Amino acid sequence: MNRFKTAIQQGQAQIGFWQALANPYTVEICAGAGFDWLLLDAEHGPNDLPLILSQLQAAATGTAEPVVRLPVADTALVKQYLDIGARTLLIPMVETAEEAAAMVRATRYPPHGVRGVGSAIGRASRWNRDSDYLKTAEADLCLLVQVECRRALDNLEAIASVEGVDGVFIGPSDLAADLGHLGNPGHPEVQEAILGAIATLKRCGRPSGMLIADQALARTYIELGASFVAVGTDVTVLARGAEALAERFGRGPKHQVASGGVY
Ligand SMILES: O=C(O)C(=O)C[C@H](O)[C@@H](O)CO
Repeated sequence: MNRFKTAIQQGQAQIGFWQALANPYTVEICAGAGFDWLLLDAEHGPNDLPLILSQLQAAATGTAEPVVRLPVADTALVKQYLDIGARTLLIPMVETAEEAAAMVRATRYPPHGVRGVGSAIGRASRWNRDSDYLKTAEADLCLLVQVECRRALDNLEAIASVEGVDGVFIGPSDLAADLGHLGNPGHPEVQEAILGAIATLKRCGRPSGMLIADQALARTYIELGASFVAVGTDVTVLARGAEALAERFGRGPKHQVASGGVY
């Protein structure tokens, strides 16, 4: 059973942590940190299929649900990531209901979809040791799509209403860029759009999520109904933590660290 999927459907806030260091060692460390989910980032992290496989194996040592973000909305990639055992997917840059529906079909076996049947040699079925996998895969699968531009916001209700879409992630950085506020997701226009999207999704009865390291904002989003919120990234924790330690001994980064990010 996919406890993460059940929890967000029931509106139980799931606290996540972003993994972009692209290695199983840090995923194994974070898998036991107590988060409800870990995002394995194959879009912006230097990841490929084998590396994500190793991170899925590392995540299995803990209790957090691994959520795999694909690099792009691609049917063949969905097949590959599902076969290696990902069961909660985040698809970036979805702009229309038609694109969302295509991703639903990519996750389902015929006759409801176009997912190729390779479970006999796949980790997802534990190499056919799970003899019911073909029957149970769809129920366990959780498909999350990203809305992160003006056009997608205009289509938000249609996207969220697609049968098989289990949640919508609002991408603050790309949304800020498309709204004309590159690098400034905290801009009032961007924040207004995020709050509006959370309200729309709540009204539609659909789970919403995002990534935000500002803890006050994260709590606000959760109070307003967001149900899967990542509250930081491994890269940021390591980079800023290392810099802060160096500065305590009179050292520190040679370059000004960019501010205004959300994580
Ligand atoms: O657009 C966004 O914001 C996201 O998609 C989330 C984060 O930016 C993530 O991409 C980390 O950079």
